[in-house]
Amino acid sequence: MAVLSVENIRLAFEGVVAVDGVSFEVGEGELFAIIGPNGAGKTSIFNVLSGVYRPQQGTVRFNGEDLIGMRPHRIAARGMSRTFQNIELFSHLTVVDNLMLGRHNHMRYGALSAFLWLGKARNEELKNRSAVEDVIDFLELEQWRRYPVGLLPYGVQKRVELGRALAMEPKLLLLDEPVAGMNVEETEDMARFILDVREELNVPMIMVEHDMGLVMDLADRVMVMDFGRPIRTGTPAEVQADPDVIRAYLGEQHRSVTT
Ligand SMILES: Nc1ncnc2c1ncn2[C@@H]1O[C@H](COP(=O)(O)OP(=O)(O)OP(=O)(O)O)[C@@H](O)[C@H]1O
Repeated sequence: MAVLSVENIRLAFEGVVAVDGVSFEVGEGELFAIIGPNGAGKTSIFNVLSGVYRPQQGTVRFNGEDLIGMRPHRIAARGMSRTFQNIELFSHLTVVDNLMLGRHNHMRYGALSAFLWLGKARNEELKNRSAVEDVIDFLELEQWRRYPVGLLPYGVQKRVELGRALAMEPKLLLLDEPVAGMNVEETEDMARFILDVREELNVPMIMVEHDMGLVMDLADRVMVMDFGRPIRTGTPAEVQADPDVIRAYLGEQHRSVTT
């Protein structure tokens, strides 16, 4: 069974059609990429999946459950985690504290409970700390753990954001432009961590990304969007060879490179 199944989504904002006729599935352990020129509707799809926008039409099923109309925090609690195009971390908090915040879905006991049921709350705290330590090891963040995130190099901040999403123990990860603004070395590091997430944690991912090299290297399948509509879904080799894709997207990129 598909982890995520999206059927015929349509989302419009007062006359502007952001997404139309979008259908796709993401399978166990799959890395599915969504590409397309600026304004093609990629972020809007993420906003539909995570419950920020409610589409006028279509269905989204996540592990068999219908998500349309569900609030974002409930969708997150079901295991859909997300990283953002612009880093959304608490810049004055340390790496460890930002990752602990990623555990909030797994926290059942608040301050009062901690006072009344010290044992249970303490066990839970230890479990959360240990999950955060696993993420720190996995993403090689040890040397940065005590620094406020705002002081860290940009590439490390993006890695911490991935870490926060992983701390939630996701069943599906949405990566919104994970290497945007990164230099070559930072991009290579991030690519390696994304592959590790797939291979070692087996977490399925949907990645929106403009870096074509990264998409074609990493993705199992790619959906190409243009003006809110999917024009081709297939393996990287299939979409790269598709004349409509070359015209609509790669042609567009070529123009922007040459102008
Ligand atoms: N909240 C909104 N209100 C009105 N129009 C919106 C809103 N969000 C998105 N749109 C419009 O929907 C279309 C798709 O936008 P979206 O941000 O999803 O594209 P994108 O492919 O993610 O672009 P980019 O690559 O630049 O991030 C655009 O025309 C955009 O202006």
